[in-house]
Formats: sequence, C-alpha cells, structure tokens
Amino acid sequence: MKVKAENFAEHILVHYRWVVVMFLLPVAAVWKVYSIIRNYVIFKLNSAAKQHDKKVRDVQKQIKDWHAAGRESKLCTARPAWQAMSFRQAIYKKSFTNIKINLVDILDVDKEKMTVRCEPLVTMGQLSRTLKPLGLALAVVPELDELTVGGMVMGTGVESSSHIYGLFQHICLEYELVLADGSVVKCSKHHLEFAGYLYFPPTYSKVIVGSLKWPQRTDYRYTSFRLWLRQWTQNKFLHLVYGLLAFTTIISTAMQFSVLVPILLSTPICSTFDSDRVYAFDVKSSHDDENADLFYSVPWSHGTLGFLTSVVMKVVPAKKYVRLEYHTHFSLSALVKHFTRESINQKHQFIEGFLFSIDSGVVMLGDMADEVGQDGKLNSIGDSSAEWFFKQVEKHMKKKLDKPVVEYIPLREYYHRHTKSLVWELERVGWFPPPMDTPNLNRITSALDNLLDTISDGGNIVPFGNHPLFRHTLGWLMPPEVSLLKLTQFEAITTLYERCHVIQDMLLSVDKMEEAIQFFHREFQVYPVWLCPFKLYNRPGLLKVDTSKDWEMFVDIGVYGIPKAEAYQTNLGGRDLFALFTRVGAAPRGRAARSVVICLPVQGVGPRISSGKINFKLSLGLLAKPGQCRLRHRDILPETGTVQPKPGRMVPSMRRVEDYVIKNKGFQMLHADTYMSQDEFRIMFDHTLYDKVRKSLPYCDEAFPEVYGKINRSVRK
Ligand SMILES: NC(=O)C1=CN([C@@H]2O[C@H](COP(=O)(O)OP(=O)(O)OC[C@H]3O[C@@H](n4cnc5c(N)ncnc54)[C@H](OP(=O)(O)O)[C@@H]3O)[C@@H](O)[C@H]2O)C=CC1
Ligand SMILES: CC(C)=CCC[C@@H](C)[C@H]1CC[C@@]2(C)C3=C(CC[C@]12C)[C@@]1(C)CC[C@H](O)C(C)(C)[C@@H]1CC3
Repeated sequence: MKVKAENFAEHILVHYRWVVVMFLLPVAAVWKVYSIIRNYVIFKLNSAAKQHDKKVRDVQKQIKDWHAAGRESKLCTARPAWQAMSFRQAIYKKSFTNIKINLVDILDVDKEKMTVRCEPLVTMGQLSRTLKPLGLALAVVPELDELTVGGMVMGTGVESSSHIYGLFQHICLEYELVLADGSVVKCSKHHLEFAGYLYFPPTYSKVIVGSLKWPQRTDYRYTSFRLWLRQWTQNKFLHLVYGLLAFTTIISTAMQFSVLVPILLSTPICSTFDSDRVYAFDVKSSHDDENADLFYSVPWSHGTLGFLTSVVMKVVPAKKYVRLEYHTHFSLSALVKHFTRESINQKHQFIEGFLFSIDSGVVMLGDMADEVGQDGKLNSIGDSSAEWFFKQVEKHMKKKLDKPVVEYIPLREYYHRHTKSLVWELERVGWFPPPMDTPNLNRITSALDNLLDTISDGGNIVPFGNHPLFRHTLGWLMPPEVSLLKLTQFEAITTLYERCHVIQDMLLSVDKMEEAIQFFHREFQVYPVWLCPFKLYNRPGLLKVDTSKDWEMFVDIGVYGIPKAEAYQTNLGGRDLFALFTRVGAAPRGRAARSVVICLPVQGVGPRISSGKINFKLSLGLLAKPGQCRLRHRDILPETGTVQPKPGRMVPSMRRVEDYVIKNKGFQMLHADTYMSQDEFRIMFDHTLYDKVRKSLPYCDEAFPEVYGKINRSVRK
C-alpha cells in the first residue's frame, strides 16, 4: 500500500519535512527565550504563589459553570492536543468541556524541607533551570525539556535515577486537586517511598532503613543531616536507633557486606551517602495521611479523578557534574547481567543502557561530582555544537575499549541529554518501506527533488541535525519545539508513522529483561533500544506489583523507530483490519474481528473511512457494535474473557507485544498507542482502588471517563 502525494508541494512537505522545520526553528527559539525570561522574572518576584489561589478559584468557577449548564459533556483540560508530548492528538478534546488550567509556575522551593511546590504546567526544563542555582535538583528528572509536571503525575515519568527513587509519582508528596463537585482537596501520604543507603569505602556496605515510626508531628519536616542529628538525638527512642545503626554499620563495614536493618514501624528515614560526601539525608516526621486513597489513585489516572492544580515534590542536593562511566558489552546476556546487578545494588546514582543491536550495547553508570576528576575529561554535551548524546555513546561502543571510558558532564546537560535529538527521533534515516509514490515531476521539480534528497540523506525531521556544519552554525536552535512539529504535521505523515514506525515503552521486571529484548527483536528490530531501570514500589494504585517485597526492580524498554523485523506486522495496512475496527468501534481485536465481523477494505462498497490519503470502503451491514459481538467460545481466554491474538494470523506486532507484556505482568506506558481491549487494560492495571475512589467522589463518573476512555486508540488520532 503506497500513499500517493497529490502534488509536488505535498510531496515536499511530507517527504522532506525538514524544509518546514527550518522555518519552525527560529519561531521556537523566540518562544523559548521569552518563556525563560518570563519564568525567571515571575520566580524572582515570587508573585506566582500569590496568584495561585486566584487561578484555582478560576478552575472551580469553570466547574460550577459546567454544573449550571447541566453537565452535558465530560471534562478534560483545555491544553490543546498538539501541545502534549506524545505522538497522538486526543480527539476527545473536541467533544468534552475544556477546562482552562493556566497554571504554569513554580510556587515555592523549600531548602529546609527539600521540596518544591509547583503548578502542573511547569516543565522539566523550567524546573531544572530554576533549581540549579539553588544547588538542588528534582530527584527524578524525565529527560525531555518540554515534559510537564501534570503529565508526569497523571501519566508517568521515568529517568536514570529511578532505580533509587522510583517513578515520578514516587517523588511526589502532595497533590492539590479540583474535583468534579468544584471542591479543592489536598492529598498526601504519610511516608517517603525510598529506602536509604549508606556507602562506605573501600567497598561499600549498605544499611537500608525501612519504615521507622517517629512520634506524630503536625507537618512534614525535611532537615539537613546536622539539623536532623540535633533535633533527634534529644529523643531517647532515637538514641536507641542510633546505637543500633552505628553497631550494624560497624559490623557490616568490617564484614564487607550489606546488612539490612528492618525497623518495622511507619515513617522512614531516608539517606544516601557517597563514599566521601553525604548527598542526601532526609528525615520526615509524619502527619496522618490526607486522603491517602486519592493520593495513590492519582498517578496514571490521566485527569479522570480531578484536575491537578499543584504538586509538592522531593528535591535532592545537586552537584556540578555527573561522572559518567561507559561500559561496553558485546553480548546481550553480559549486558543484562551487568545492568541488573548495578540497578539492584544501587551503588550509582544514575543508570541507563542503550542497545545498538541485539548483542551490542552500553551500560552507563553515573554519580554526581563537584569537580572534574583526573580519571576523565569534561564533556559539555549541551553545547550547541556538541554531537547528539546517543551518537557519542555509539562511538564509545564502536571503539570496543576493554576499559570503561569516564567523562564528566555538567549536571543539567546530563539531565536533558536526549532533548536535543528528541531521543533519536529527529534523525529518521529513510522511511521503511518508501513512504510515497513520487508525483509526476517535470525537469525543474525533479532536479529540486534530487537536491533535497541528497541533503536529507533519506532522513525526515532534521536528518542533518548532527552534521558538524549544522551544529556549528544553527545548532543553538535545536531542538524544534515538539508542539510546533505536531501542529504542522500532515495527516499523511501520521499514516506513515502508523504504518512504519513504533514508539513504545514497555515496563517489565528486570528478571524478564533478556527474554523481553529478544521478543522485541523478533517483533520490531528497532535500534537503539533505551533501557532504564526503576524501582516499582509495592503500593496501592493502578500499578500493582506481584511481590511480597517492598519494591521490585523493573526496566523500561523503550523502542522508538522504524521496525526492520521480517515478522513486523503494521497496525494499519491493507491486510490488517484491526485498526479499522478499532476506529469504527466495531469489534474487539484479533480473531474475533475476523470470525464475528466479516469486513474487508474493499474499494467502492459501503461507507468510507478516511485515514490520511488512504480511503477504505467497508462492506456494509456487517459491522457490529462491541456489545453485539459474540465471541466464539473456543476463542475466549478464560482469565480475561477476551480473545488472544494468535501469532502468524495477521495479528499486528503491537498486539503480540501487548499480550506478552500482560502475560509477564508488565505495563505499557500510555503516551504510546495502545491496542488493548478494555478488559485487557483492566488486567494490566489494577483498578480496585481507582474504582473505589471514583465511586466515592461526587460527580466523578459524570465528569470523567475511565482512564481507558482517554488513552485507547479510538480516541486518539
Ligand atoms: N521519560 C519519561 O518518562 C517520558 C514520558 N513521556 C510521557 O509523556 C506524557 C506527558 O506529556 P505531557 O505533554 O507533559 O502531558 P499531557 O498533556 O500529554 O498529559 C498527559 C495526561 O495527563 C492529563 N493531565 C495533564 N495535566 C493535568 C491536570 N493539570 N489535571 C488533570 N489532568 C491532567 C492529561 O489530561 P487531558 O487529556 O485532559 O489534557 C493527559 O491525559 C506522559 O504520558 C509520559 O508518560 C514522554 C517522554 C518521556
Ligand atoms: C520514557 C521515554 C524516554 C520516552 C521517550 C518518548 C519519546 C521517544 C517520544 C516522546 C514524544 C514523542 C512521541 C514525539 C515524537 C517521537 C517520539 C517522542 C520523542 C515525534 C518527534 C515523532 C515525529 C512526529 O511527527 C512528532 C513531531 C509529532 C512527534 C512529537 C512527539
């Protein structure tokens, strides 16, 4: 199936998208400079906090108006779909009542409590820029500048420090929400999620301090190590704890291995020691949970419980650099073993991995450092003329050095290391298969076509973005604003991505990592593959973990690119009916779609379904609504009541992968396309607490769809 360009102009706009991007870059640069100045001034004037309550009242007023108007449609935020950091655009924005949430500021940084409070539209770039001069950083900084706090809480966020701190939701201490009845609520939890570690040279030993119950206090208190000591040594109970701690630490250091001190009360003490410096040591006395059920249900809920208006998050002391070690591997099992070992022992503050093929990759281990050491060079990857980070990593791998390379990267540049190249999505080398039939060209247009083709080298968005000439001249303009890219995306491009592009993050236990990578290799063969470990806490909420332990180590396997695997079956192709069914809401997927609804993309018969430049005609009278479809008994999976796609039966690869992830008790990140049925979605994500909370909140059902109603394929274009 080929997409035919109507004319030469369209051919240029789709095939050589960078031509448009060149015009977008200066617009984006002006916008960036304006936002930086605006945010700096507002933060310095400290005016946002004063305005906050007024802005929240405005949200409440809009909800009251919705009640007054008879609650005719459901609610969502008014943030335009093209501004969101995902590939798709939400269609529901058009039919739902849009609530304007103009909350874009950092409200308060509390150096004593080690927290930052901010509004949901604050971006990761804005936060890291503001916190840097204060010597602080968010405990987890999802790497793309434009990601918002609201998106990270309501969706999710993961980063290379997540093996210590967990997902973005785990560094959040308090949410403020406006509910469907117009009331404002705060919810918070009574203890910090992460356990602490003490490291001692020459080898390390660690003390995990579990849940310690401190005497009840009325507010959260985060203090520095010294303050903490002063405050708590007066307490007899703590003398005892100190004694125990000191004793176990001495014993464990002497014996050169880790000793666990399980103290099973309720509030934890969190500590992380570097070999020679303390880099975080937090103590929190607790107050009672405030709406704990709501607190645990908010993450991943996609704004289906209420509107988020502020979040309190955990910050950690920051240093100037990250000392990064690059360890190359030329066997998948060796890489996986090393990656898993380092993730679990948590000796390093940052861990990330790249696979450049099924049997070669790099594991990167990082730690904050105050200065550039003797063992490595300074590498300012954020300089406009610097090479894209993933390209540099690839070079390290190609050198096949037997000793790990060490580099020192300025901290903020490290945090946003994938922003400049939008991970590796700016340089898409060649469409696979060729995207469009070239329209009839004359001599001039054909010469122009050849010229553009040579410049693009088969790439699409900014294919020459990493070329030295570009970097040294226009590099400072990079990256183009994602929102502008989305705004200027033609439908034909969307269709091309649907046919020959995968953007997926699958979250699985590290125990399954090797097998899962091999599975994804068979299905997609997309490289590089991004590997990021994270601690998944055993907490109530949508992410249930099947463990009796307090946490389990997971890995995010990120696959972004053009699949080269022979087995790859696109989601929208002449032979694949599933996407069409999903679109018309006709039937569940897989075998049922073929057995219950006989429906062919026949040209010329029935109603027309338009997808980009491709017009399908469906045969009439054979479509059924989901409720009317009866599945053949032998097709139904007993545990899910749905149909299992069978390999080799024209089931799109994504369905097979989703099925694999469900079976292996993993999760799919929801910025990506999901093709699961609602039943499957409910198996992947534990809705027990979520359902209970929705029932308990007044008007929640009327105001918001369930999460599935906001993320399934048919509500996103
Ligand atoms: N490293 C990482 O972890 C990365 C994560 N991502 C993904 O990107 C997405 C975030 O993108 P971003 O553009 O920041 O966020 P989005 O605007 O895409 O928001 C994501 C969801 O959160 C809801 N939401 C956002 N703000 C609020 C609010 N104030 N009140 C209620 N609901 C809200 C949105 O609801 P509505 O539809 O009503 O607006 C939407 O359903 C996440 O899903 C994340 O998983 C992407 C790249 C990297
Ligand atoms: C957990 C992690 C690290 C996730 C990384 C996700 C990225 C790979 C995603 C987030 C936003 C994202 C979907 C995006 C795109 C690619 C993949 C991105 C960068 C692109 C650039 C692909 C090309 C598209 O035309 C368009 C410009 C709309 C999108 C924008 C968002």
